[in-house]
Amino acid sequence: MTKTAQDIGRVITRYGAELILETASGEQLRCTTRRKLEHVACGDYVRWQVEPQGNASVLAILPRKNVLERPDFRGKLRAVAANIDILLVVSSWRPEPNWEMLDRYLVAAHLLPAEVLIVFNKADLRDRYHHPEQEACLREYFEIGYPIVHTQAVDGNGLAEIVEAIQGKTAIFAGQSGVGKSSLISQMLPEQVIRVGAIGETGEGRHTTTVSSLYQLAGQASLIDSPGVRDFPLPKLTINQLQAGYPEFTRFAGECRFNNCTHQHEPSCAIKAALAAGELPPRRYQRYLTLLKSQSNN
Ligand SMILES: Nc1nc2c(ncn2[C@@H]2O[C@H](COP(=O)(O)OP(=O)(O)OP(=O)(O)O)[C@@H](O)[C@H]2O)c(=O)[nH]1
Ligand SMILES: [Zn+2]
Repeated sequence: MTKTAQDIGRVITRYGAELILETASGEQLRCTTRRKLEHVACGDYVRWQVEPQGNASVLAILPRKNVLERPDFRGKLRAVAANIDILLVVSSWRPEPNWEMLDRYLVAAHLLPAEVLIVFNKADLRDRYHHPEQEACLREYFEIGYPIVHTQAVDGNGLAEIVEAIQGKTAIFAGQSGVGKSSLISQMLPEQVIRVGAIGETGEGRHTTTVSSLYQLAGQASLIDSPGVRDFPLPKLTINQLQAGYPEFTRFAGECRFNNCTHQHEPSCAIKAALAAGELPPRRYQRYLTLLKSQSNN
């Protein structure tokens, strides 16, 4: 390649102003960004070139299919990853499932838009820690039609189902800290995790993911490990955006008296009627109300 030739690469990870790219030929390359590209994210496709000084630099971000964002500690939206086909929302039996957070991830997935797979990890702890209320919450997602897999990262149980679901796609693992996202990825890609760990230079242990990183699964899929979170707040959404995250409502679309019905206390609400008739999952609806209220407060 000549010094000015430009090429396309994909961002594997980012440390401040420095990026690791995967080039079109599959090599990993350390790259700098120009200041105006500060929003470049893991999963972005970029145009890059070798500068006359010999260093590689990113020139432009190619148009994105979508970008998953979340607010930082100041409330400013930050890109977690870009160009996502499927969101793997990971929960576990310990730490306890956070159903409200799972619902918020599902709303985010519908907005991206991206497919969803609900992953319940630490299946080995289910008998010890589950209780009927939690099983009922989980069953509601199944009844709505969300795909769910139960995994055990320690012995690889259930991983084949994830691999099948993500064939040919870019998948992102998201969820609470400590549910086992990195462990699942290590099981799927033992060699690569060790190699990327060596590139990290952050001095952090492998089990505290601080930046999003992309891994290739034998050329069949791309996996993104994103930092675990204590919470996943949603930005301010319109009522339509919020309700789009509740596919169980769509069968009643247009049946409420008011077409902007929030399904709270409006008269002749088809959702409330369906709930009273036992045709909708009540726990999801209660959490929908909580989310709606939190939206009006922010
Ligand atoms: N019992 C059991 N423990 C598991 C399983 N998978 C992961 N763990 C343990 O759970 C802990 C957290 O795992 P991680 O893979 O670091 O979790 P993470 O979701 O990547 O956490 P962050 O990097 O903070 O987001 C570790 O001690 C793992 O050994 C599992 O299937 N069963
Ligand atoms: Zn309604």
